[in-house]
Amino acid sequence: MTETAPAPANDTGHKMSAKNVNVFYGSTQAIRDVSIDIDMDHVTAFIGPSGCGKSTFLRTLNRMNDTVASARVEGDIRLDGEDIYSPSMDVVQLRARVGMVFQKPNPFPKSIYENVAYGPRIHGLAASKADMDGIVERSLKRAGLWEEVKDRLSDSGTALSGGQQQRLCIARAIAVDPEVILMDEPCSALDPIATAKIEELIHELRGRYAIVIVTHNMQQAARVSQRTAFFHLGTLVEYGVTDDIFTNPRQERTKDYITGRYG
Ligand SMILES: Nc1ncnc2c1ncn2[C@@H]1O[C@H](COP(=O)(O)OP(=O)(O)OP(=O)(O)O)[C@@H](O)[C@H]1O
Repeated sequence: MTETAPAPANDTGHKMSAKNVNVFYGSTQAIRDVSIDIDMDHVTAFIGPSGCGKSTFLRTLNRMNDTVASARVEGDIRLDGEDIYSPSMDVVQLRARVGMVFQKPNPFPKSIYENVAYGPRIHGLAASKADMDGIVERSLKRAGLWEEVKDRLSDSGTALSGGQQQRLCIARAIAVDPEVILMDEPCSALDPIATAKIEELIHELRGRYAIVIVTHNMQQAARVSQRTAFFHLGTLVEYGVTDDIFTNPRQERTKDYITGRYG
């Protein structure tokens, strides 16, 4: 099937829609008037030079910036049409629906089992021990980690290798049944083999969730994503089908970046 260009932000039917988003840290503006749509069954990559605002914008999508005292977000961000910055939005629930995987794997200092079971327990997703066992197994399977850990679920999550820890963090995000998974440079602390496994996993997860990945690595963006958004100096310069962005960028700044002229 031929990919079509993303529709404008005011169209309905998108998993997430951000419109005219500005983000400030104190009086410094980090994001300027960004509008973008995020769709199911797609991996969307955010690329751009260091400091351009990729992570800041990513964190607006599940209100992670709420945890930064100086951060202020303006604009409209919707999940299935619902304003995620509305006072009635339950932020704990939002972060389960829009899960996040960080740059540095950050398992809890608990067992592998508990790392995955923690979220479902908080959200009351399992009625019995058997239910919970099922959720843990399914999540670890989806994260491609089950075969490696099924005989040692009570070992500490922090004793796993870096790549396994990152897949454990993905299992933890999956366990609460998210709709969107945000990944902030999930491979930057991993070696090439562990990176390849995560990329393969992203490919497999794509059909189930909307995935947004921040990456410094343009080859990675080209390999894993169907849509690419290029950020520069806090603005969204260009957003489109990944192949188009990499082979036929419309903006000079995008072209300069992908050809390595800066960044
Ligand atoms: N907690 C913070 N307090 C103040 N300023 C911040 C904070 N986090 C980020 N910034 C600033 O906001 C701008 C965007 O940073 P951000 O981390 O979002 O960029 P990025 O594109 O993800 O960069 P990198 O690729 O280096 O991670 C930068 O100027 C940065 O210094």
